[in-house]
Amino acid sequence: MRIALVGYGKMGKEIEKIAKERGHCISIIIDQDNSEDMNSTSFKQADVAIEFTNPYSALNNINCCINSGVPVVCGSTGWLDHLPEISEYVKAQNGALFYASNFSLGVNIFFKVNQHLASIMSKFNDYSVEVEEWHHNQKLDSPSGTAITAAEGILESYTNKNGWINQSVNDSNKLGIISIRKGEIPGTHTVTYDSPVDKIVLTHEAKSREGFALGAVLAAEFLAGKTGVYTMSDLLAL
Ligand SMILES: NC(=O)C1=CN([C@@H]2O[C@H](COP(=O)(O)OP(=O)(O)OC[C@H]3O[C@@H](n4cnc5c(N)ncnc54)[C@H](OP(=O)(O)O)[C@@H]3O)[C@@H](O)[C@H]2O)C=CC1
Ligand SMILES: O=C(O)C1=N[C@H](C(=O)O)C[C@H](O)C1
Repeated sequence: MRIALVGYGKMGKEIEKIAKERGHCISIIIDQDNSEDMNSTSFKQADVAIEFTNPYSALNNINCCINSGVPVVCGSTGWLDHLPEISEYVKAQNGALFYASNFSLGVNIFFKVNQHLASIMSKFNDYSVEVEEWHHNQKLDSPSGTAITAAEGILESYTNKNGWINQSVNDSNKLGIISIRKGEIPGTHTVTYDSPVDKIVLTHEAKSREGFALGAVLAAEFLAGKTGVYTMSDLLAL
């Protein structure tokens, strides 16, 4: 497949490595300083684009891909409030979008276990629940997209809570998410249920960015040639 990389930072470089190992060709690289090349013939000839930039550029980049007729896998976080409107646009244009707050297989297993655990724990009032995420200190958005997805999975069962808040809270009608930025941490997410007598902890710890990058390339292989809007539940039979 001819893959266009949009964003050539930490993730773009890791994706390039995995895509080449899987026999794909990186036909064009778009970074901050050549974003006008998304109108070029070379970009339009790509089978799929993989977009990992930042919360502020992602939406415009998805639009450019759709307008150029290129299916797009988007891993950027911090823009998902706009998913309903962009999904409508993608469908109206007969385009293709694959998005996920986290592309790693392990995190998507963690999401499933998290939902199931929350459905049990919500019946026991002695336990408080909190989400915590740890990332490298260059990360622009807080809380992480993964922590928001995990929180949404918990809130499905905690009907007495009416949303999440990005701070630690006690006995609140909000679910607290704590964000810690430190060093080079690739991404660690923890859900803790705490009672006066014990604690139950569910953690996913990424050891590198390899799992995210492999998932993004698998999503690109899945998306090429399709139209519509997809996410990890369409790719993984969990
Ligand atoms: N869904 C998932 O599984 C994962 C998602 N992410 C998310 O992916 C995003 C990128 O992460 P990461 O690679 O670590 O970030 P980096 O900051 O390392 O890389 C982002 C790259 O995008 C470039 N860029 C900025 N604006 C544009 C633009 N308009 N067009 C094209 N390129 C642009 C930046 O250039 P410059 O440096 O010049 O600004 C930089 O090279 C983040 O939102 C992060 O949260 C990260 C890991 C996994
Ligand atoms: O910015 C990162 O690095 C990561 N971002 C994603 C998120 O916001 O959840 C996924 C992963 O945790 C790494």
